[in-house]
Amino acid sequence: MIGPVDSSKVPRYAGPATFARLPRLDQVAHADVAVVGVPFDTGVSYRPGARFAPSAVREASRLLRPYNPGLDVSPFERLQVVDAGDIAVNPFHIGEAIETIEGAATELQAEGTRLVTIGGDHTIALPLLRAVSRIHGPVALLHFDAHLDTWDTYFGEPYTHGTPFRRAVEDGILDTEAISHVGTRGPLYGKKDLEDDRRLGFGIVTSSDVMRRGVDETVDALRQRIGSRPLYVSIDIDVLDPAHAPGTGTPEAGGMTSRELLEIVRGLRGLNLVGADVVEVAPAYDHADITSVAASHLAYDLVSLLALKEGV
Ligand SMILES: N=C(N)NCCCC(=O)O
Ligand SMILES: [Zn+2]
Ligand SMILES: [Zn+2]
Repeated sequence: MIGPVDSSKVPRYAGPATFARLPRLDQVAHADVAVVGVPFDTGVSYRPGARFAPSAVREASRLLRPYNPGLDVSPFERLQVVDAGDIAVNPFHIGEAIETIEGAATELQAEGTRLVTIGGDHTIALPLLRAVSRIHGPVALLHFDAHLDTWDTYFGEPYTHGTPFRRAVEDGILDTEAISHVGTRGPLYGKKDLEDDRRLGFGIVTSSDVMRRGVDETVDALRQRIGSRPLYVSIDIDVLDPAHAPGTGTPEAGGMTSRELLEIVRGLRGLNLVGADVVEVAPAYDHADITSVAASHLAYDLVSLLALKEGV
């Protein structure tokens, strides 16, 4: 097992920034988990900039340490975790980008490697779900987001960051018995947005629900719905309050704290996690790396969940 560069020997601000200072994919014979970047933001409806997230999150991840007390695991000792670099996607053609992402994610997973993807805007969740469902069939989905992302089209376009989960339901790649949004809030276009969303099969735990019920009750309800199904977790960083994630493209007031979100994610231990993404970090609007740090910790906890599930 090749672990991260030892920060007691090489200062953590020195050398290239792979995720958590892990080896690159080409430096190992087999990877159990790969962190991969998708620098793509052509699908956004408001502020652009998520194309710069993979490198910003990697920089912020230099401070991660090898033992995760929140989950009592040293993920890089249990599994071979690597940085698979970025998927090079066409910024001028959303349709082609979606095909490239699905193809690259399928190839990366061919030998059983699990992916934790750093976006990119939320458009990329669709091809990632397509790739993961080729292996596992329809998957349960936990979607952390201020937004529903089940709208139909923007300016007549079906593939945007506001529409991936409607497309995914239409594709039949989600197990609609177990798909939930967590953390939604903010103004909608109309009440019909919620009716359409319900018809697609989604359950909703709003940001206010999380505040009223607390982390433990929230986690219990989510776990019950998911059971032993293969689970994909998609985290739009704007699920956090703008105070905790200012660096994002479509911020909404009234979100969760990073502490609450990290605790909910840790509450997923033992579930059958098969893949995950952290999307919508837009570093140009960030301050003091608040958002990139939160994203790097979330990715670290997602890798840790995979290590708990699959480690030796
Ligand atoms: N997926 C994110 N972050 N945002 C979707 C917002 C779509 C809209 O502008 O209505
Ligand atoms: Zn969002
Ligand atoms: Zn989103």
